[in-house]
Amino acid sequence: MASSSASVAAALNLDTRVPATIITGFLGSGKTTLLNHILTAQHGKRIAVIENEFGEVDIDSSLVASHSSSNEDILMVNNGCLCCTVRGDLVKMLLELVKTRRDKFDHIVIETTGLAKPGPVIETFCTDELVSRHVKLDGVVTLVDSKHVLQHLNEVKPRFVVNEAEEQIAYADRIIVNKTDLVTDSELEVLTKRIKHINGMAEIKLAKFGCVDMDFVLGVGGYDLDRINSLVQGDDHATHRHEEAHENHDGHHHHHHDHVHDSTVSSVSIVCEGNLDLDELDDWLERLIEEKGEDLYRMKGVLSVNGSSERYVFQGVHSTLDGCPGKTWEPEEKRINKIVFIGRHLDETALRKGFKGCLV
Ligand SMILES: Nc1nc2c(ncn2[C@@H]2O[C@H](COP(=O)(O)OP(=O)(O)OP(=O)(O)O)[C@@H](O)[C@H]2O)c(=O)[nH]1
Repeated sequence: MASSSASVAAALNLDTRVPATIITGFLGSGKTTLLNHILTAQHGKRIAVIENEFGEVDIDSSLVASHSSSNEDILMVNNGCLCCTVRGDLVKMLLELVKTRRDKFDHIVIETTGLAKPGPVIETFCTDELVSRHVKLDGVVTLVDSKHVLQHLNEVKPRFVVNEAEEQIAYADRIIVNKTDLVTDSELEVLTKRIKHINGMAEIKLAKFGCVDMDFVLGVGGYDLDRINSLVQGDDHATHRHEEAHENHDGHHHHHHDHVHDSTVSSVSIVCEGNLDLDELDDWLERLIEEKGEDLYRMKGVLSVNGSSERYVFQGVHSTLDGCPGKTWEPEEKRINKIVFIGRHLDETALRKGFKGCLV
C-alpha cells in the first residue's frame, strides 16, 4: 500500500518527503514555549520532535509532553548538542524516524539548544544524500528574546569565535521577536531594524509567549525553489529601499544602514533591471562560492537570463546551490533581477560590481 502510493506520487512527480522545521534561538528566548504551542495547536499535523539539550536532566521534554494533547505522536530523541556532537547523530535520528515510524507523523520539528549554531544542522539536510531523499528542510524559525538579544548581538567576540545570536538570526526563514511584553515600542523598533540588517530575507513577527499563527512556522517552504519567487517579491519594499539608499550614496563609502551597530553578519540585496549572461553568471557564482562559501550563509535569487523566457530561481546555503527555471516572464513585463545574500564580512561593493559584470 505504502509503496503503491509512493509510486503514484513518483509518477505524478509529487514530493513525498517529510518536511522538517528547525527551531533555534538563544537560551531562554522561548523555543520550548513555541514548541508547546505547536504541539497543542489545532493544525491537523502530527509532529515528531527531535529535542536536544545540554546536561543530563531533560527538563524540556517533560515540559513538552505534559502540555501535549496526544503524547503518542511525539517522539523524543535526545542526544547532546546537535551542532557539537557530529551531524552523524542527527542523520541517524532522522533516518530512524523516517524508516521506523514514517506513518506516524507529518512533520518533524527539531529544537536546537540555545547555543547551537544552525549552520551545520541546516547543511545536513542539503548534503546528506539519504536524509535529503526522505526529509526536506521546510524552514528555520528563530526565536528572539526582545529583552536580551541586543546585549548578545553587541557582545564583542574574540577573532574566529562566532556570535551565536547573530548566526541564529542570519540563518532564519522566519523570526519571532518574542517577549514583546518586556520592552517598549521604541526598543522594538530599534531591534527590528537591527534584525533586518542581519537578515533581509526572513519574515519577522512580534509575539508574546511564542504565540503566532501556525502557518508562520510550519509549511514555510524556505528552501523550496517554487516559493522563492514570491518570497523574494515579498521583500520587495525592503530591497527597493535598500537599493535606493545605496544609489544615493554611490561613490561614497558611507554606511547607509541605521548607524547603531557594526555587525559582522549582514544582508546585501540587489534589485536591478536587465538580462544576465548565463556563462558570466555561472562563473561569478562559482567563484563567489569558492572564495566566500564559508561566509555565505544564505542566498536566494530570481534572475532574468538573457535569451530565456523563464525566470531563473536559485537558493543556496554556503557552497550548496540549487537552481531551476521559474515562472515565465510576461512579454511586457519589466525583467527585474532580485538577489539577496546573507553572510559574514560581505563586501557589498564587490557583490554589486560582480553582479553588474554579469549583465549583458
Ligand atoms: N514575559 C515573557 N516570558 C516569556 C515569553 N515567552 C516565554 N517566556 C518565559 O521565558 C522562559 C524561557 O522560555 P523557554 O520557552 O523555556 O525558552 P527556551 O528558548 O526553550 O529556553 P532554553 O531551553 O533554556 O534555551 C519561560 O519561563 C517562559 O515562560 C514572553 O513572551 N514573555
